[in-house]
Amino acid sequence: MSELTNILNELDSMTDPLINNDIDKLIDSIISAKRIYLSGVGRSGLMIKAFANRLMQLGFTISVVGEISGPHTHHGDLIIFNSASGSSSNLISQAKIARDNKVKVAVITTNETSELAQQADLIIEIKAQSKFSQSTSIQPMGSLFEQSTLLLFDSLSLKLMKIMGINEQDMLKNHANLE
Ligand SMILES: O=C([C@H](O)CO)[C@H](O)[C@H](O)COP(=O)(O)O
Repeated sequence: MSELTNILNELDSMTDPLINNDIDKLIDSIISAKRIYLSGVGRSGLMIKAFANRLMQLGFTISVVGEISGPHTHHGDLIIFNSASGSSSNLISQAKIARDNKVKVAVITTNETSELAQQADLIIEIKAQSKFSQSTSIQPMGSLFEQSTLLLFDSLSLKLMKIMGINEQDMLKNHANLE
């Protein structure tokens, strides 16, 4: 079998993260948030940036943490972290600051007991390895987590489209025209 087939088989055998009690809470939190902050570093950060793009096209007010245009957080905001290990130090600091400012904290991670997860109001667990945990995947480090979270974000986007009655044409109107 090819490497791609092996990866697709590995993804196929993943536990569906949408079958998780906190998914409905995450969707409600997204819909009711005044502003949604998205945060992650490295490849995990790239995946959550892809979600930021879709949330913007769905009409939400979003900020990617670290971008120069990012404003101060407020009560009523939501921050979503994407971190396989839950131990990236910048993210832990951001989560503590967010909590102090009464921002709701959502964490997507493989490690529900990590320091980052301990700051969370809601946790979405992805049953995969991080770069620091024992290797259980055919792929290196956090690849399986990163792929799974991109699929999770696209699934959430589909769910939000249905719930909010938004179609692809509506989203296309919000698509960047200065690319
Ligand atoms: O870039 C990464 C690495 O190549 C793992 O596959 C990670 O996404 C980055 O190091 C962030 O780590 P986590 O916060 O544990 O996701």
